[in-house]
Amino acid sequence: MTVLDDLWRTIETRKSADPDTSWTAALLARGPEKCAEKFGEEAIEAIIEATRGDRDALVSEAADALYHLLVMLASRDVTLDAVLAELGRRQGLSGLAEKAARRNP
Ligand SMILES: N=c1c2ncn([C@@H]3O[C@H](COP(=O)(O)OP(=O)(O)OP(=O)(O)O)[C@@H](O)[C@H]3O)c2ncn1[C@@H]1O[C@H](COP(=O)(O)O)[C@@H](O)[C@H]1O
Repeated sequence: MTVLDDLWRTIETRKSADPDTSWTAALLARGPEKCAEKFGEEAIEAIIEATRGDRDALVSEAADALYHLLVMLASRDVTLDAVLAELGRRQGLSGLAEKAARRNP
């Protein structure tokens, strides 16, 4: 089990958790729009650190952004598996494109 899978499972359990005892449950209870807004804020903070070039700050902000991306997906009942399947499909497409390019340079 990867860290991301583990985090996803935790977030899913928070859909039915008490918002008073869980930050994730409290955020989910505020609705998909709030979850999307938080992801936007964290993504921008990661962009700022990437621009500044502070490696440790970027690692921290990237972790915040990934967590809030998963919460946003959960808020709309889109699973991590669905996103990974889409990435896998694109890898397949990219392989096909490379093969086609080799055949028709
Ligand atoms: N990875 C995270 C994680 N990253 C960031 N955060 C929280 O995200 C919040 C973001 O901070 P901000 O300052 O932007 O938010 P805020 O100002 O408090 O809130 P707003 O007023 O802006 O809405 C912080 O309170 C962090 O604790 C996270 N909270 C939880 N997790 C993971 O989720 C799991 C479950 O957490 P709980 O649901 O809290 O049990 C944890 O074990 C962690 O693995």
